[in-house]
Amino acid sequence: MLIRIPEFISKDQVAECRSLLESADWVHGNVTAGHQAALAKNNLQLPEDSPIARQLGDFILATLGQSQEVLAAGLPNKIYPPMFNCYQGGGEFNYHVDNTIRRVAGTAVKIRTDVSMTLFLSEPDEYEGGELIIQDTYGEQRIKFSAGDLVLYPSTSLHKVTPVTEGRRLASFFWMQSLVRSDEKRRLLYDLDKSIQALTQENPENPELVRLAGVYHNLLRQWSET
Ligand SMILES: O=C(O)CCC(=O)C(=O)O
Ligand SMILES: [Fe+2]
Repeated sequence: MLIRIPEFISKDQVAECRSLLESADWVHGNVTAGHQAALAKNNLQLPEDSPIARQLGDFILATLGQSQEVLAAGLPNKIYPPMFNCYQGGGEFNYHVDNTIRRVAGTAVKIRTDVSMTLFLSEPDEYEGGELIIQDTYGEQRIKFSAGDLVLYPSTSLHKVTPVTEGRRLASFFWMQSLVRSDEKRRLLYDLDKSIQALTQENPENPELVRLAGVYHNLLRQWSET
């Protein structure tokens, strides 16, 4: 399931993030790539322990915690501290699947990547290319969203970022371990949640809502792992 959350952060917040990113020290993206991904990857990243990455990452984590849509679609258990990348001068990241298990730098915490996320920090008209292309069962999705928009997609997907031939593409990218490992099951829970919300809007007194909410929670009980 691919979910777009428009205006996950405001344009003012995008501008604040960008002014901090301007002054940051970038390094080659291969520092965090596995052997195979390193061959596919040609971009810049902020080091994971960079103070600017941590400051902006904490802000993004706080915003994620308040997003009903992220909670409903991702059912987060653990979230990897957000990282930051920059593509320019033909930089790209060819087809890959994200590493399944990632250890949070400097800790013993391991996160299984179930949901991958990109928060766009450049406007689409600021760069040429730089599309995030995600292969799913319905074919290829070409993603190039407005600055401030967030996209969530299953970490099982093959995906790539096409070469940025003009301008510069800044983004934050990170992963979550979900309470529910399977994308298919998360989708069923998401649809059920949406229907319960819509029926509640129509008539909060509808007695069937109690039973439907029970089904939601009991499915989550069957399918979740903590
Ligand atoms: O920049 C993006 O949108 C995605 C980056 C990516 O796929 C990765 O770093 O694994
Ligand atoms: Fe990736």
